[in-house]
Amino acid sequence: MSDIIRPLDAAPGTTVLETRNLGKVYPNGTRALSGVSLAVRHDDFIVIIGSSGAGKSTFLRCLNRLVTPSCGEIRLDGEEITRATGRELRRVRQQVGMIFQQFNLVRRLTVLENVLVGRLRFCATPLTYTGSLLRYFSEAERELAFSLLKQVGIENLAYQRADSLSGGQQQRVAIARTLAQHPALFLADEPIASLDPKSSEIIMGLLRRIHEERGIPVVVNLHHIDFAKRYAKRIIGISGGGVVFDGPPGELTDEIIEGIYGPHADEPSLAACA
Ligand SMILES: Nc1ncnc2c1ncn2[C@@H]1O[C@H](COP(=O)(O)OP(=O)(O)OP(=O)(O)O)[C@@H](O)[C@H]1O
Repeated sequence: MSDIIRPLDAAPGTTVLETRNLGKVYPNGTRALSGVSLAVRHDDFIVIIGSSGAGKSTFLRCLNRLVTPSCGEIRLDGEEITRATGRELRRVRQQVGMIFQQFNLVRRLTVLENVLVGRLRFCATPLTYTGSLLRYFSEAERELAFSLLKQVGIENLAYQRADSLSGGQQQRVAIARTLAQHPALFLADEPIASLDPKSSEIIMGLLRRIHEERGIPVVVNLHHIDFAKRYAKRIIGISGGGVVFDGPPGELTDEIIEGIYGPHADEPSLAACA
């Protein structure tokens, strides 16, 4: 493991992030979340399951404030971040890293430059030059980016353009970029939804390894129950914008799964935040 990135000092059971009565009503009146109270602990590897429209993405996006909740509270390391703005919001986004189904890389940049994008928050020089990004970073930072690429197994692709890579390779770049920002919490929104089975195993294995080796708590949204059962330490079932299951994979019975994915379970309501 790199000397530059160290796991947090927190004890395993410590709460990293907590939501209290979290609710989200979108401007069109769709209530996507209601009354979600959860604690993410330092030793958590959580997989959130639920059918389409259940509120999984909205919940994850509230945690790093890509979505602003309509009501309730979010605390990161004990500090309220529910309505953080400006510098405080940038700090939240640095501490709560996230990868997405569509990878969100800068397509025309190289793999190495994409990883260094994760370091931009730490870069003292304002970006004014449109040439190679490499010149903005110290030797130590470039070495860090290389070591992260090595850890995700694609250091040989460092100088290729991001858009020349397969989906699975692009997701590995996204993971390395997120690690470069030193997150205290790692979120993944449907990270394997666009990938073939083999790449999906690689990505889920990597996330689990990052959790084990770096001590970073991970929260993943997934549609695949089999992956959830195999990789999660804790599964959260969301239905209709609320938590309907929270427990270890061994407690996720067929009956509970049916309740989470039931025929009418996820119909969103049009209502005010209550
Ligand atoms: N920007 C938005 N504006 C209005 N409604 C939205 C918006 N984003 C999501 N919704 C609605 O909020 C509800 C929850 O959506 P969300 O994307 O959080 O669910 P999900 O469980 O992640 O679904 P999926 O697995 O399909 O991504 C859905 O009814 C969705 O249509």
